[in-house]
Amino acid sequence: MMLSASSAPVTRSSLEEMLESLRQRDEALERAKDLPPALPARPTSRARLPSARLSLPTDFKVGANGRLEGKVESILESKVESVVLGSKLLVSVDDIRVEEPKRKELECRIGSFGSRKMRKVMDSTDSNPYVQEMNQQCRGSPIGSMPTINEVEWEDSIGYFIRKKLSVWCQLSNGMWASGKIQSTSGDETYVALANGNVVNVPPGQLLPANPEILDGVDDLMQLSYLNDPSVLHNLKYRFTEDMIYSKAGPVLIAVNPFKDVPLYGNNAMDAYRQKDMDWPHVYALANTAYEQMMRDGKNQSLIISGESGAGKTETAKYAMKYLAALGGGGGGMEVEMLQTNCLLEAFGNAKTLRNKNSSRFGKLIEIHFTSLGKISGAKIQTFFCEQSRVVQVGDGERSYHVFYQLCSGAPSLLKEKLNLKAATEYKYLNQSECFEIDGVDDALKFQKLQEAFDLLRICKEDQAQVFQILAAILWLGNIKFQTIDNENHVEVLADEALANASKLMKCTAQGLMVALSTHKIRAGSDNISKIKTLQQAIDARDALAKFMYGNLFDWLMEQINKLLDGNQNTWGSINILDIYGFESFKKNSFEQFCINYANERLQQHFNRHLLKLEQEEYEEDGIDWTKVDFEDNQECLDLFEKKPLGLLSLLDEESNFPNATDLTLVNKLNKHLNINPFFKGQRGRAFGVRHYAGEVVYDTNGFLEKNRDPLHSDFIQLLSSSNCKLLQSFASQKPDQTLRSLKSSLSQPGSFL
Ligand SMILES: Nc1ncnc2c1ncn2[C@@H]1O[C@H](COP(=O)(O)OP(=O)(O)OP(=O)(O)O)[C@@H](O)[C@H]1O
Repeated sequence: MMLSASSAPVTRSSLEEMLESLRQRDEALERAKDLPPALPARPTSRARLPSARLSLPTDFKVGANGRLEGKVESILESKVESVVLGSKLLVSVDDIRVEEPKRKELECRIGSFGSRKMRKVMDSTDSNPYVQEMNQQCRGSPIGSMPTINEVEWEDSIGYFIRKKLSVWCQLSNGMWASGKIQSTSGDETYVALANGNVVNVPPGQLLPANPEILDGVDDLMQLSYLNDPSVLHNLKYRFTEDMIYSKAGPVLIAVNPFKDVPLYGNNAMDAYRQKDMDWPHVYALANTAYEQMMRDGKNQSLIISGESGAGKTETAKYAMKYLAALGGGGGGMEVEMLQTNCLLEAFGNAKTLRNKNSSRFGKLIEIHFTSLGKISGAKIQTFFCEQSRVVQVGDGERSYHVFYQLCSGAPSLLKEKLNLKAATEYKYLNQSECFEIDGVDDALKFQKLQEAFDLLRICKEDQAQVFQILAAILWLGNIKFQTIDNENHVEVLADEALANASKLMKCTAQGLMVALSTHKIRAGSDNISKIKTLQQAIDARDALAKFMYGNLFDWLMEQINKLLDGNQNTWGSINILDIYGFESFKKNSFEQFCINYANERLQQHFNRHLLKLEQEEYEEDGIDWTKVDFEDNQECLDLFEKKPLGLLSLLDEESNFPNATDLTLVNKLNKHLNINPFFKGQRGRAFGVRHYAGEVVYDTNGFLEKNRDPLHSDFIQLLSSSNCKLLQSFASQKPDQTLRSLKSSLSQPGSFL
């Protein structure tokens, strides 16, 4: 968080630079063609044939029952970068087992059919290499006689499906999709026989073509003839039930979170992908392609991982890192240190939320550097705003950052004594949610691992001691109480154990801390006048100090890690992995969601423009005929955020500069200037809505101005400067740049992102 209302100088990250170069490329293309990019239809040439199927890993067999909620995550890999999108999927898992005949059947099915487009340009099976090859592949297949391409009639319109009584998807009154067969029609009525035997009357507008069964389980969604929502979800579910959690959608990799161990990882699988014995969709395959392209073309690569909270982004990023560490290992042991950073990052940056017991509360970009021989020469980790509000406020059923609980339960008695440490239940910042433990997680053991990681990352004992002191100081700060001294709610600090311990651990005087917490100085002409705070002001100030200390501690740790991983300057190329928070929409959405969703809106635009253009280029290169389909551009929504002077960000900044402005005056201003914008939706009270690409989100402006200004009074800066703790002193002398505000300003700088 920033210290003052003025903009911090924003250093351009490599992510920004990378995305800017993409943007420039996109713009150049746009200028040249001035045409909207088109979604390609299914390919018509052999050039797009799926590669030959290879066998599954020998250890591939799983069995499970039950019903669970899975998450879908997708990764786009391209020459220069990759994108991941996410969505949620309800899947029910019945019998999951991959048997030999089934496997063969799947192998034959994959790639066996092209598209309706294909049918239009092909008259004879004999002259079609695609079909010839598939027929050859499927000869002797256990599924028996598969229809050939000219036995299957393809047609776009649902009318045709109704006439021919084909299989369809129908949307039921509860919104769910069910598959069935057209049974009969009468006037506008269409009767569909569902798989469960029921017959339902569905209006034609709620029917969509279903793919032939033969396409069930294709590993690339682009091989489906009909790419509608239920068909895509059905295919993902079909694969998921076989424990094939990865699928492709052209150059995008989709991962469905299995929420259990699946035998898809480990050294055998790594070797198989490395030696090209396997080409089933997998994050290893994606990482392998990135590595090979970097080595072959000398171009830096990026994997952009995205998905909603709990989708499996961080796990996916870790698998990609592990694979790359295995490929580029042996260059001096840097890969071991790189992997160890995860332990530290998770302790300080992850927390239990209602959706994920190990949720990353920050975004990160990991750059892995390689020598010209393909060995890892170093790495760099950039983090994007750590959710500091969690340090002082935790929702029901959630926890603060793991490290606090690890320290409280795992610190050896000598350290506990030194820090006057009590159990987690004794600290207000931790006990407000009454959630202290996570099933299956041993915090004390994690503390030992944390200490080992500190040692391995060569953070000296003296620095480690300061880190633990600051953590304990934050906990004690939260226990500081105030008592009112007049009927205007003015306060003084209660001189109790909490004040004594906090000041001792912060290495400043108790008196100094008391004064900084209960008073603030105002400039009146050339004089400074000291004013006593009200209860709310004092609580806000105490919490701001705790957040500031934690935010700076997190940034300092990143600095130490980066110093260590810097390695030598012998970097030839790099692979970047972006693990960024996904689109968020809760019951109550605040400034944090506003920034996160804005970042995702930006990523979505990049995805739309870059991916579709890239595919189009590839089709052009292959000489493939395709049908142009307009895609939904989210530029207008981005304009709502970015337009100057009347966009959401400009108006927010303008209002933040008025000392008497309130969240209500902010929302009035937004309503006044943006009400006619179709992407803005005025709401009652202090809320406003935005029509994002992923849906409408209503934001509560409560706290918007305060968070956007993010002030830390000069009294605290003085207090920290006077501290005998070197780390705290250093925090006072620098402004953090990993803040919401810096994220916001870096995204909104012209050309700085995408
Ligand atoms: N490939 C996988 N295999 C097995 N379990 C997985 C896999 N991916 C994710 N999970 C499970 O799902 C949980 C959540 O995954 P993860 O923390 O990666 O989600 P995320 O998308 O990064 O969430 P957040 O945005 O909240 O940080 C993991 O703790 C793990 O239990």
